[in-house]
Amino acid sequence: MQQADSLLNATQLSKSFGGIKAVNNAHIRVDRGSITGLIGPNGAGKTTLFNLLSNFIRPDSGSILFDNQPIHSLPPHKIAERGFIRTFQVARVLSRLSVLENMLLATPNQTGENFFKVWFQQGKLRSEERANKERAMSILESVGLSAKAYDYAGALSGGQRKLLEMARTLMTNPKLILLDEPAAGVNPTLINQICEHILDWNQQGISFLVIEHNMDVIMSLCDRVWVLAEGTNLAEGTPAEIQNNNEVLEAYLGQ
Ligand SMILES: Nc1ncnc2c1ncn2[C@@H]1O[C@H](COP(=O)(O)OP(=O)(O)OP(=O)(O)O)[C@@H](O)[C@H]1O
Repeated sequence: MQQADSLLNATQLSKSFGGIKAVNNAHIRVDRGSITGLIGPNGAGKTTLFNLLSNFIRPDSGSILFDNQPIHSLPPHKIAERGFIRTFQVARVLSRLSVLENMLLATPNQTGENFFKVWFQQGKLRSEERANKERAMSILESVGLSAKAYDYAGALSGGQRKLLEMARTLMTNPKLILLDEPAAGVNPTLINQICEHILDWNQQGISFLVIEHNMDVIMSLCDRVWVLAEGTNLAEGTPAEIQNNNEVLEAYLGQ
């Protein structure tokens, strides 16, 4: 059988906090073009694994390849420049900025970041700003947030903030987005919309790794599902295989 083309491949990852082995020799793979799920009981190490993959915390050991290149020595913003970006369990939006400003902050390699370029390339700067704003508005339109573009992000509901955080990742031209519990604390109607957006972005070529406790979301979105328990790999398979795996069931019942 032909080997699947892996976009993210992490092996032998470990991280301890004092005496707690939060992630213990774990591995995970995200195939290019897939929506991959990461599940496990509370405290299984899912968020720690996400933090390791995106280099928000350094592993004690292990290796991470993204697009066949090692990334474990790169800071998160350099990883984002390569097309690998994440969201957080509690959406991190800047409440005192407008929804549109939140979107524009994510634009990579802006001429305006460089003092000299601002002085000498004013025309380029203006057309770049115009293009970025158009792009941001078009993404906001596609997720139903354009009417709120000039509202403070802090005025959005919890679910809308999650949607804004996801929409913002698109400004970075991502190849892979890690979503940390996109459905947590979100009303059912918005959960359905978020799932449709994820499927739509996946159709456009973006791969996803999703942590989620809502099994309906995992089962409806994912091609493959990885299960962690007590920091180590417990199972990996299709959603149907995982649903019928007794060890997985026991890990959840035993929590
Ligand atoms: N910064 C930290 N300091 C100490 N212990 C931590 C830290 N972060 C995580 N842990 C511990 O590591 C273990 C794994 O936690 P983690 O948050 O990664 O699990 P999780 O699977 O994401 O859980 P949940 O589904 O409840 O969010 C837990 O025992 C947790 O208490």
